[in-house]
Amino acid sequence: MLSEFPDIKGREKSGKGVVECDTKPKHALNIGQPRVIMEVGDDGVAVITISNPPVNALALTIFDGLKEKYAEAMRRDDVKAVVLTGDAGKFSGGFDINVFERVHRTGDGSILPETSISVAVNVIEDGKKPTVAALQGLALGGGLELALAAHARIAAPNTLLGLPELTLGVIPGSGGTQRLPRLIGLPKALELMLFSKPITSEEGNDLGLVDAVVPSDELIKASRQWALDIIERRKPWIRSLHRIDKLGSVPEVVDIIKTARQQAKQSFKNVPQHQACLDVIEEGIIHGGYHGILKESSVFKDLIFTDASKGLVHAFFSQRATSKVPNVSDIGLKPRKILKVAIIGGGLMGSGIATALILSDIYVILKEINSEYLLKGIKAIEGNVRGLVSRKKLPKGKAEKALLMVKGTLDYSDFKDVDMVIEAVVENIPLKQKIFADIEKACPPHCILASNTSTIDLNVIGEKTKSQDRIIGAHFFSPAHMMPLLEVVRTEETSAQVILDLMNVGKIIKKVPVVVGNCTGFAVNRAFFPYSQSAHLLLHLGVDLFRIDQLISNFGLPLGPFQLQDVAGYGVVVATTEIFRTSFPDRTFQSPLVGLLLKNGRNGKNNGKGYYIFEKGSKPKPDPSVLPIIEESRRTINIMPGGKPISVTDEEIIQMILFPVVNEACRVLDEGVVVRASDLDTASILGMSFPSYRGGIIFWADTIGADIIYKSLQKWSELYGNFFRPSRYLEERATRGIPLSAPAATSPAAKARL
Ligand SMILES: C[C@H](O)CC(=O)SCCNC(=O)CCNC(=O)[C@H](O)C(C)(C)COP(=O)(O)OP(=O)(O)OC[C@H]1O[C@@H](n2cnc3c(N)ncnc32)[C@H](O)[C@@H]1OP(=O)(O)O
Repeated sequence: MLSEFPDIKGREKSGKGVVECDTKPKHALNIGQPRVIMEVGDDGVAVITISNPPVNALALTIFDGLKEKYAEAMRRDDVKAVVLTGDAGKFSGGFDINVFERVHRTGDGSILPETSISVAVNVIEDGKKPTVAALQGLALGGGLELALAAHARIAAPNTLLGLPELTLGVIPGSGGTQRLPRLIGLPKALELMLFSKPITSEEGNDLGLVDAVVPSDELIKASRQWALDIIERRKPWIRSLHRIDKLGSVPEVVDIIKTARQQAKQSFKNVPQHQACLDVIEEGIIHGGYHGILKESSVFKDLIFTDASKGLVHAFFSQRATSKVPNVSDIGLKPRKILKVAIIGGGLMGSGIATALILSDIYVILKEINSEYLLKGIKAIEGNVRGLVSRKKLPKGKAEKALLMVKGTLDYSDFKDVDMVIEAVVENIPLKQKIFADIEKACPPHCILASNTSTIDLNVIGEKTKSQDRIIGAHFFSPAHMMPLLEVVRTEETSAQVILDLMNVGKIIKKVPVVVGNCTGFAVNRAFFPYSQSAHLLLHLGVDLFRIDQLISNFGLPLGPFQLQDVAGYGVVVATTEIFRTSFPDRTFQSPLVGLLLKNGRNGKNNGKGYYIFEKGSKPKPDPSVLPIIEESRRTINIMPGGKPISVTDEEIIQMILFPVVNEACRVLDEGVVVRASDLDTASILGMSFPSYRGGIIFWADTIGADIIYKSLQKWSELYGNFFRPSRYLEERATRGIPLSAPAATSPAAKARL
């Protein structure tokens, strides 16, 4: 029988040189599999390298490999010290998150290794020979925690250092909660952990996390020398867990933690990991680092079973899965270089898209119809860029460089060498058709012809061209330079190369591209169009609007449906309602309310008056003077049963708002608008700010169960009408007991679309 760990003795060279510990069974041995390598030099330093492409994640077998290599290094007389590093320019992206996923799927926590004591403390920190961590590329999560247990850290420039575990619903589990405060002080450590904020090695050096920053090509040499200096007592042999000099007094600590608890309560609702992290840090500072480590370990193992961790880990993998698109990303195509992009229309969307492009070094030609609009567009871009500088999100030098990359124009003469055009004009079909016919003539034959339409059928937009294979939707979300989602909308004719190119541009400009099919509203707006409609329906059934918004905000969406309408502006609300009413007349709820609000001189945030009052410098306040207008609207359509407000619980309100969204999302899945259900999860999180700790709209729905959602919608459709009628997909899944996320036996409509 093959043992999990091949006996390495037979393959080791007895003297110096490379010794590999393959952490795979022999029959599976090949490059690219997790392994730990050890090389012992003439200087007596053993360089132990973690190798697990692409980010050197700490797979279970890596820990075994580390223990084995360390045991050997400690045993060998020719090894005086260790340098711990990672392969291919990266230290480590942390513990292997696939293991979390496996724990969630199986419910078996026993597969989680105990690494905090057995590796970080016993093997590295308390090892009888010193370790220097040589950091480059990135050292995140468990990766950084191994480095914190080392006796010194040397880093290459711009190495990313961080403990992002809280974004996965857990806390650092290999001593990070204890060692980081001891190395850089409590306030800064809290900032890094609670906000999962990475820092660079240069900042780490200033803070005392990193002992020296050296050029990449000198990293190993400098780390070896540092390790020898520790042996020769020219440098201190520091065990971070034993340090207390940066912690401050107990009353100070208690005070800082108390303030952090209050802030975390405000900033991170509905999730347990932030408070748990503070508990663990406090324990270690008050009762000693080793106590802290024991508590950290047990809290970590509890947190992994929380709904928040399940949702966040799902969100992590869902986001990464979006780049895998059958017949696009898996057919050997390479993305072409997109160096220059023309944008037509310098309004809110056009200027936002231009901003995103120039910030990533892509030249932009901005076209407008007259110099006044052009100037306005350029000024909007400048405003976006300078806004980022003033919020300290962009260095001034980079901002000035970016602004040199945009050029304004009033005609198509500058379009002759562009690689892509993104049309971002108003939603007007004849206008868009004319523009597409013009750009087909003005641009080179390889040029991608994209539209930022949020609703119009791309086949209609491209009807007057012969370039259907180059036509694609590039649906950005507002503000386009900030929102992370890019819907890449393909038609049946769009070529795989063009889809791949746009996905690649999306990644370059730091968006998450999600490939979707062509339909009214595409994935996000389509699935979420019932969001505000159900709110209006409830309002007209007698439910208080501010109660609805408050409950939805408590659920975790940043803006309740009414406040969202205020922020979007009523013009947008009227236009989109009309588009959805035309496409889906059987399930669109319409009331006179928005018309009445407009008549009353309200236009939401645009003029400071909507359901809320918007005043500069303060949070929007509910406006009681809107209530008589609501009463008028209620009287007009008169749908309250028996003329009395319905009685609903808080939970029912949330369900009556969100189950119709799930229902429409089911239709999106049924029609094959997205490649996989989890793409809709990613799109809902990034496009609608659906709480990531709930995993996305479909993941959340599956935690409730198709059956419950189906029965509730069925009941409400009998009571309140067709708006709630369950979709075929939902009914089928509920009846057959299949999760909504399970891959569909693709319907003919879906096959045709994707
Ligand atoms: C005990 C400990 O305290 C617990 C922990 O350490 S928990 C883990 C903490 N670490 C993290 O949260 C880091 C998570 N990873 C990231 O943030 C980013 O992947 C990164 C910054 C490392 C790299 O980003 P980027 O270069 O854009 O590559 P990205 O596409 O995200 O990842 C590349 C691949 O590595 C995988 N990957 C990244 N980090 C991973 C990890 N920690 N475990 C397993 N796989 C990981 C991704 O799933 C992806 O796989 P795929 O190609 O099959 O889709």
